[in-house]
Formats: sequence, C-alpha cells, structure tokens
Amino acid sequence: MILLEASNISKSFGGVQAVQGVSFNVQEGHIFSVIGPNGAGKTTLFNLITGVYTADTGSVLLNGKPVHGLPPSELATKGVARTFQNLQICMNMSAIENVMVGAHLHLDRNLIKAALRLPSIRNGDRRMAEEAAALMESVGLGNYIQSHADSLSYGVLKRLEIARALAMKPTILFLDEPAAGLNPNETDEIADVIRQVRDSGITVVLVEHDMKMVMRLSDRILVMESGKTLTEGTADEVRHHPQVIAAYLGAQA
Ligand SMILES: Nc1ncnc2c1ncn2[C@@H]1O[C@H](COP(=O)(O)OP(=O)(O)OP(=O)(O)O)[C@@H](O)[C@H]1O
Repeated sequence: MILLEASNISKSFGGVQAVQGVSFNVQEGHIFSVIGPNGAGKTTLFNLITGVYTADTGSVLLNGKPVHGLPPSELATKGVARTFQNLQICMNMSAIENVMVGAHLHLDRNLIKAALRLPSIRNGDRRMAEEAAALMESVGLGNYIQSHADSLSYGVLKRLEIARALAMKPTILFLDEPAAGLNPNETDEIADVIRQVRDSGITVVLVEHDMKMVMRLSDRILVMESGKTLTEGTADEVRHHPQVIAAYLGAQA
C-alpha cells in the first residue's frame, strides 16, 4: 500500500531551482532512501515534504489525503516525525527528558522551552518516563537513561534523536543524514536501529550519504541530481544504473 505520494514537487530559491518536478511514492513498511551528490536537492525535498518549506508546485498525499502546505506541528499529529541533519538535542536536559519532550511536541525550539514547564515532564510523570525509558532501551540506549545529554557521544546523541522522534509515535519517520559524522561502528549501530524501526511497522524515509548503509537498508532508492530525479529503484537497479555511476564518479553519462 502506498503511504506517501509526492507529485511534481518543485522549489526555487531566487534563481536556484533546488527541486524540479520530483515525484515518488513510498510504500508502507519500506525504508525509502534519497541519495545524490552535494547540492542535489535532497534536504530541500525533505524540508518540502515535512512542512519546513512550502513547495512552489506539487502535492503530497499521506494515506491518500493531501498534507502539502501543513506545518510540521500539524504533520506530526498525522504521524509524520523527523530528525535534522544538525542535532536538535537540548544539552541542558537529561537523555530521558529529551525523549519525553518528543512525546509532547514536534521539534520546534520554542515549544521545547514551553514543554520544560509541562507538569508531566517537570514532575517526571511515571507513565511517560516508563515509555521513554522503554523507547531508549529499544534503540540500545538503556545505559544512558539517566545520563545528562551533554555527557553523551555524538553516536549516542544521534540515536537519542531517533528515540525522541519515535516518542511522537509516528507512522512515517524522516531521517536526514542519520550516519553523518559517525564512525563505522556507530554507523552499524544506527543502521540496526533504522532496520528495527522499520520492522516495528514504521515507514522510514532517509537522506544519507553513506552508500554502504543506503544500499544495505533500502527497499527503494530515489537518486537526485541537480534538483531532478535521476532514477528510482531497488539498490541493485540503482547500483547498476550507468547515469548513477557517472554522477558518483563525476564522469560523463
Ligand atoms: N534556504 C536556501 N536558500 C537558498 N538556496 C538554498 C537554500 N537551501 C538550499 N539551497 C540551494 O538549493 C540547492 C539544493 O540544496 P540542498 O541542501 O537541498 O542539497 P542536498 O542534496 O541536500 O545537499 P547536501 O548533500 O550537501 O546536504 C543548492 O544549490 C543549495 O545551495
């Protein structure tokens, strides 16, 4: 079943056509990855689908219903969660408080401040804390539940961000470069977490530069170049596509 249907999405910034007429479908239960060289338009596409930017053209259907133009907070109530390329963890909070914040809101910095005043977080609401702890266990962070965020390694923080997004109980999770800056061991750990998220029934959309991880994890891959779709297919199809090989090697197609 198609969960997300993006059609003819375009966005320009001044003279730069960042995304031009991109269409794709994401099947429920899949890991769908978006790859492409630097500046190909991947993050812009992500921002358009998740309501950070408004598209110049195109439509996005979630479960067959239009969701384009909705802000991230409203998309979150419809089951759309995301992480960002740059960590959005509150360093002056404990790890578990960060996850509990995710249960309440939708990655808006101002709202995070407001959430700190919520009685359920301030008083460490037991049920919420238990759920947050269970989520942390599920992404391999059981040892860090009471840790302060600023004491955690980058690899752990990246997983913590996923745990916080999962606390929103999404049906579809967008991950923007989850392996960026991670060493090979941390990358394997995050790949395991992503697979586990998918196996738990949550559809995953991924922007990622680590090709090994993308090829191993993805059910389908969209390749972008200069704002446009170069091709879309399975890892095997994409890997053997002459233009993809050319784009990545910088040769002429
Ligand atoms: N807010 C913005 N204002 C102006 N130009 C932008 C903005 N965001 C992106 N662009 C431009 O749009 C194009 C696509 O950028 P985008 O960040 O989406 O690419 P990307 O594929 O995610 O790149 P990377 O892999 O380096 O993150 C680039 O030319 C970029 O400079």
